[in-house]
Amino acid sequence: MTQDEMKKAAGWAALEYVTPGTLVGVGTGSTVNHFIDALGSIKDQIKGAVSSSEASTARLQQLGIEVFDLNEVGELAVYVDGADEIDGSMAMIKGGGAALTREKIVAAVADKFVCIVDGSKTVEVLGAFPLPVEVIPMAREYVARELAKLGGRPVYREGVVTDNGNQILDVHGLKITDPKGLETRINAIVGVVTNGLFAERGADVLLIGTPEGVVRKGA
Ligand SMILES: O=C(CO)[C@H](O)[C@H](O)COP(=O)(O)O
Repeated sequence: MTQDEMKKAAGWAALEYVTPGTLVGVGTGSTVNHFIDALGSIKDQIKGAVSSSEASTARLQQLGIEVFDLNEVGELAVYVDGADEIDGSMAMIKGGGAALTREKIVAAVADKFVCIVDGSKTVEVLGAFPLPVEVIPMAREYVARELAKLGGRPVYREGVVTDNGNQILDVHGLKITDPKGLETRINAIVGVVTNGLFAERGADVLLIGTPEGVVRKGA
């Protein structure tokens, strides 16, 4: 079974968490693209979606799913998104696709976060995947120096501009023993918009695509 087939299995399994007649929060990435395709198969049964990126919005709209502005809707029952890493406490590193800020916003509004991954994304300790940090462009080098003081090695993701017009630093080599503490600490650096640690608001449900089928954790 290929990695993409495992992503597809997890993406389609997430349909189970979609309640007919509701709005669905939709993340970003190659795993979520499978979920969007699955949503397309039941598009007449849902009200629409709230999207976390221009890329997901375009894919949703291509399939005829209406995309709503988050400011025009109330709470969302469910948010479905992938992750770059997820640990046993359901804390994640996200932002490999540079959509971390909007992802964190839509996730914050949702009652339930359903994380969909292939088996390569589950880890004991977060941090082998470089931690993405979205920064205001004029603050990039200042933020990089502050991140280095925390023990990381920030690398500017050249050529990438986020949907919010900002830049990304990928922080290598961090020892993430306290995900919630580090999430708060990095967010306190002036010029940081968001960092890719989703620990304060982790996942509620984890669907892992494996060669043996989809493994579920949480409820
Ligand atoms: O956080 C993300 C985008 O900002 C993605 O969820 C994460 O990068 C996983 O992507 P993929 O499903 O393509 O492996």
